[in-house]
Amino acid sequence: MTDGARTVAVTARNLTVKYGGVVALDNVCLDIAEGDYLGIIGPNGGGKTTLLKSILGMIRPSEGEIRIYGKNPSDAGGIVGYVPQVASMNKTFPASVREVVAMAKLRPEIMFFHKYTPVELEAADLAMEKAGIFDLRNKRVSELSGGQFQRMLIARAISHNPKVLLLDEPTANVDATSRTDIYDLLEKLNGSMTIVMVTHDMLAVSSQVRSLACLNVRLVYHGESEISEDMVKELYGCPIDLLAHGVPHRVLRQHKDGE
Ligand SMILES: Nc1ncnc2c1ncn2[C@@H]1O[C@H](COP(=O)(O)OP(=O)(O)OP(=O)(O)O)[C@@H](O)[C@H]1O
Repeated sequence: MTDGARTVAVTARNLTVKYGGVVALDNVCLDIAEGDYLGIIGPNGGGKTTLLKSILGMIRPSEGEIRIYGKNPSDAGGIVGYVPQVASMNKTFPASVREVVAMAKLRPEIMFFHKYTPVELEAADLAMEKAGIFDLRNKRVSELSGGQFQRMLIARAISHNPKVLLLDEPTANVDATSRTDIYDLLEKLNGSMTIVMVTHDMLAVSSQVRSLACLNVRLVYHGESEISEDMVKELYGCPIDLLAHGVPHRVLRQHKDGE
């Protein structure tokens, strides 16, 4: 899909998602350009994970639609890679790093009995090399640090060479060094794939992403990653939660003398 001169990787049109009586997303319209590195911020419960799951086709919209390169999410499986929130993962999973990365495309019911083909193992090895964890391939998952675990999840998500990589809080609960490693890795990956990252890490917003979306059930802002003070006023509905924690000041441009 193209929009003028640029190719659009993901489109959300009038996307509304409800869980029973809870409206998680309300009439969201969003175009994510190919090659973008989009940060999604917003208060807890603002619908960030729901948007990722909608792009993945894990959740069906109540109204509106999502398109990935013009396709329905259900037909775009190979195009999208997903790094879920670590909180939703079982870290005591009885497998090696290599097996977890290789099992990316297997159905859950066969993964324990599957004999990996050389092609599958080669793809896993390549993904682990890209993610900088090849040396860890024979370790048990339970032995990994928080940062290593995240890079394993990224390796798993990129093992089929997706065009779009979705990440849900990839630096939650990792130390500062691992966070830097993960951002370096994502910057490299952005050379060949569109990245969409949900984050509460405002440092990432100011230094890593190319553009920013602010979600508080509605899409309150989508544009440059540097938010001006005027925008903050306009964004009141979203950053009010962040403002309460004093965070958006870090996304604001530094004041020059006399300003
Ligand atoms: N499976 C579900 N069933 C019912 N309600 C849900 C479900 N998943 C999410 N919700 C509700 O939908 C809303 C949006 O949740 P979502 O997880 O998308 O927000 P979020 O912005 O990712 O939040 P956080 O920053 O806390 O991870 C919340 O009110 C949440 O309680």
